Amino acid sequence: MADVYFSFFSFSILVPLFLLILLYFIVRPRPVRVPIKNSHVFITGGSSGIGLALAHLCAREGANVTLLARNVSKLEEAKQSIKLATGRDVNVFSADVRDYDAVKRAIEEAGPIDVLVCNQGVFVPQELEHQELEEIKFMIDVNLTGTFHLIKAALPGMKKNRAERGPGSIAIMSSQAGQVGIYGYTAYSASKFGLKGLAEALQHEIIADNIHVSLIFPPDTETPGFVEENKRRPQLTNIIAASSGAMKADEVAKKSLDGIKSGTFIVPCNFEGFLLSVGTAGLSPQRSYLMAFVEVMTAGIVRLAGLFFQWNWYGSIEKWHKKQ
Ligand SMILES: NC(=O)C1=CN([C@@H]2O[C@H](COP(=O)(O)OP(=O)(O)OC[C@H]3O[C@@H](n4cnc5c(N)ncnc54)[C@H](OP(=O)(O)O)[C@@H]3O)[C@@H](O)[C@H]2O)C=CC1
Ligand SMILES: CCCCCCCCCCCCCCCC(=O)[C@@H](N)CO
Repeated sequence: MADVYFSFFSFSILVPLFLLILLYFIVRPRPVRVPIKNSHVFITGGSSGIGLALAHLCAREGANVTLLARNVSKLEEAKQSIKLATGRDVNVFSADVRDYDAVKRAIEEAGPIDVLVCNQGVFVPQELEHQELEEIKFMIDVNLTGTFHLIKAALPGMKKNRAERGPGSIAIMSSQAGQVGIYGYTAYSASKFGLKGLAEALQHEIIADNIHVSLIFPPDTETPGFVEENKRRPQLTNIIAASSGAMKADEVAKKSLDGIKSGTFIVPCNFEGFLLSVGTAGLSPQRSYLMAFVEVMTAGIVRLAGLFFQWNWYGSIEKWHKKQ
């Protein structure tokens, strides 16, 4: 009888405890705090939606904020609104991230960056069969290639600054559609999945420079861009994306900033996003031994939940086709 008790005790307490201690020692990269106050935060797509909300938060926390987007009047409006809300002056640059020379010029003029937020993004959902190649290329160019342009241009300045200014950050705005492929999002999901490969490899390359990568995965978020998207979103895209609750731009910005400050690599924004992050953790870096513990302990059951979601989604697709 005592044996049974002991094996129950060792299984339910000692094994997890051992695992927790093991994870505490092996998680890499090590935890870090990225300062925001007095740092230079450069946000692309900062004139609208999530980027604008994040710019407000950073300015309120005492950062020197620079915004980059194309439309000059939207940039000016953003500058005014942040000045009004926080009393802080914001620097703005008009450039298209697809134009490397223009990006480089803006970044040089803006001065060395501590926190680079690659948030610009375009999303035009449509079935691949009907979507024009031009639109597909447009999403890849802005979302993926544009992010390469930004990082390539910003990195030399960011590296130089670290010894005096402490840890720096490169944050990249992905999407939950960058964790799971979704009907209507072949090009968009591909552009966002691409960012994950970029982010994982980049973290290896710049950890020694004390620069920390965060990849942010929002669900549907109420923004001007989302209002436009909704005008042409296929019904099935709506149905499947509704598996994750919608958020407000301010809430996503708050989660993003918390993720950046803690140097978190995978940054989910809501509960479904938390499940998705555990379900797709794979070989991504993990700084938190507690999150690593949750990932190891729940891997099987979260996979099962994922299979149930796919069962549900394929059911919706089948039903939709029958109705046509
Ligand atoms: N809203 C949502 O449901 C979700 C959004 N996301 C992601 O969050 C990010 C922000 O989205 P959201 O706030 O909704 O978008 P918005 O459409 O509201 O804002 C997009 C911003 O990006 C700028 N931008 C677009 N294209 C370019 C370009 N070629 N060069 C420079 N700047 C550009 C826009 O300014 P301008 O047009 O003047 O250039 C604007 O400031 C995107 O990466 C998006 O994929 C992720 C998940 C959900
Ligand atoms: C393991 C269990 C996981 C369970 C949760 C699954 C939920 C998946 C929902 C995905 C929603 C994708 C929304 C994309 C929004 C977006 O990027 C556009 N609005 C364009 O910006």
